[in-house]
Amino acid sequence: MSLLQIDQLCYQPKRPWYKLAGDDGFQLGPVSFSLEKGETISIIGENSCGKSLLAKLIVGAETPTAGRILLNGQTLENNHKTQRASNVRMVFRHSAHALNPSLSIGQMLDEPLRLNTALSAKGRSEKIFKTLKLVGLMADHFYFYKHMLSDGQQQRVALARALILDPQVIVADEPFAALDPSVRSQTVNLLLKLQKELGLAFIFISHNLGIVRHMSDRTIVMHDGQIVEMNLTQTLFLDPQHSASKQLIHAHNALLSLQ
Ligand SMILES: Nc1ncnc2c1ncn2[C@@H]1O[C@H](COP(=O)(O)OP(=O)(O)OP(=O)(O)O)[C@@H](O)[C@H]1O
Repeated sequence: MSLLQIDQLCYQPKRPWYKLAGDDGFQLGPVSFSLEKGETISIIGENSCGKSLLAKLIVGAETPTAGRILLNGQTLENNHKTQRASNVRMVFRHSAHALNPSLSIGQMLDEPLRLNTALSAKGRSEKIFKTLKLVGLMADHFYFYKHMLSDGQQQRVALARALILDPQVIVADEPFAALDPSVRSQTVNLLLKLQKELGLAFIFISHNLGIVRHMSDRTIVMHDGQIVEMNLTQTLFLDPQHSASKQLIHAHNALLSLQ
């Protein structure tokens, strides 16, 4: 049984009143794939092909019009927010920017624990200190505020927020886009280390095909709301089949040859 199974997932945005009849606009799906424990799947594709929308459907931030998502064989219902919030967590493109500047890091990490667990105040503090250590921060950072941290440390806090409920799946939408190259490679290595230690599975969305190739076991190519190719990452990069995959990978190779 797969850890996560995406089964015929579809999303059709509601048509605004001013759109003409017959103009169906963007539609996502049907999309199906499965993710195994400890696996990393990357999703690549041109702008506006539906990658972020698919991520939002998987974490429950949007409701699909059809299809289902199963975690360990159990359907994730949209009305069971707690179950999904704990097991499938998201790191956004600008997660670090979204950290609340008026809360200390400890208060920020306490929030998901208060909302989703029955832990006592002492139990929550212990969990926060453990998670800070896990992402390479110090116990003292509990008392820090966002403005006292570097970009890389802020990204670690965003990661700690995603990890604090012991999820099985992390969905990361361009988590490195806002980071400079040295912080980016530190964060990539941290994610790989955490995956090994915790057996986490990742769904990773990125335009950075170098990182995709480095991090992922399998890669999905999306085009116009559909999955057009899915393969082992190394196979896909060596021998892309669909025209959309060829375009992305040839552009990546051309960029590499210039460096
Ligand atoms: N919540 C939503 N409701 C309706 N339509 C949406 C929603 N989110 C995204 N869309 C539409 O879905 C399409 C795909 O957008 P999405 O953000 O998923 O693309 P993307 O592949 O992540 O692009 P990029 O790489 O540029 O971030 C766009 O036409 C967008 O307007």
